[in-house]
Amino acid sequence: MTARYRRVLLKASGEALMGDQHFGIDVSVVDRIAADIAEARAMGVEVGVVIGGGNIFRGVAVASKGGDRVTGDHMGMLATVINSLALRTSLVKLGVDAVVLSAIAMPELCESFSQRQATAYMDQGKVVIFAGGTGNPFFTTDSAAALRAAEIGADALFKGTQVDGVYSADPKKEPDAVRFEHVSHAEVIAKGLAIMDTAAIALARENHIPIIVYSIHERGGFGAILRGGGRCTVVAD
Ligand SMILES: Nc1ncnc2c1ncn2[C@@H]1O[C@H](COP(=O)(O)OP(=O)(O)OP(=O)(O)O)[C@@H](O)[C@H]1O
Ligand SMILES: O=c1ccn([C@@H]2O[C@H](COP(=O)(O)O)[C@@H](O)[C@H]2O)c(=O)[nH]1
Repeated sequence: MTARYRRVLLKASGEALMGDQHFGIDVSVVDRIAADIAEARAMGVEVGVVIGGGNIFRGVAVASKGGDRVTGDHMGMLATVINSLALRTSLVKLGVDAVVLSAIAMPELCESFSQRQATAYMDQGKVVIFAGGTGNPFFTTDSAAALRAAEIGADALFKGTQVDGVYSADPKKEPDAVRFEHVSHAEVIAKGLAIMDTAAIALARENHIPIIVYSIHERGGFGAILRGGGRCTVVAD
């Protein structure tokens, strides 16, 4: 079956990697996300991945306790490298060719990011995992995902998160919030729908990249959407 998209960027929730724990990585969750990516590869879809770091560290947590924000953000970016290495391990276990490219040079652990190398690897069918966020403090992995999606010429940015779409308000706080099937980038920004940070939405909008928000907890959810079904919200103008 032909997939709806040829090349996609998946932003996978860092927090989701905790599973039922309060911190860190549940390998069974990483294995399941890897299986979903393997399914997409089997369909012929080229996949780039950005993983968050919220299961380990966020810079804002340091700043809220009076600590140094920039150092906190450096720690958060390192957390995304840890998660990226875990995902690569799970993909390789499944026989999927995968490589980690980091925005922060750490040659003993993985290759450094360059747009040219990333697109070359994707053309070869490798899953490219973009670690280290944008490499800059005061950003998030959502912004990194929108940036990498633009750089690799992705047809869509998938946000695999804790909820199954964009709602009229945070569904974890407002049980009566209504889910959208479709909403424009402009509406998400104008209504302050906090599914992603504004910088990420704006970057995707400028580059005409649709954002597909779905639950990363739904086994096979990624593949179902790629086949044209599934449960999600499409953010597109
Ligand atoms: N209007 C909204 N519609 C849907 N979710 C919303 C909305 N407003 C806030 N949220 C919340 O945003 C969360 C997603 O935020 P966030 O990107 O920080 O988490 P994540 O995907 O787990 O990423 P990470 O852990 O990698 O930072 C959802 O779990 C949801 O509770
Ligand atoms: O470009 C970036 C990306 C991330 N950070 C820091 O990492 C953590 C974890 O990322 P999440 O998107 O929150 O999962 C983030 O809170 C920042 O502290 C960054 O500085 N720059």
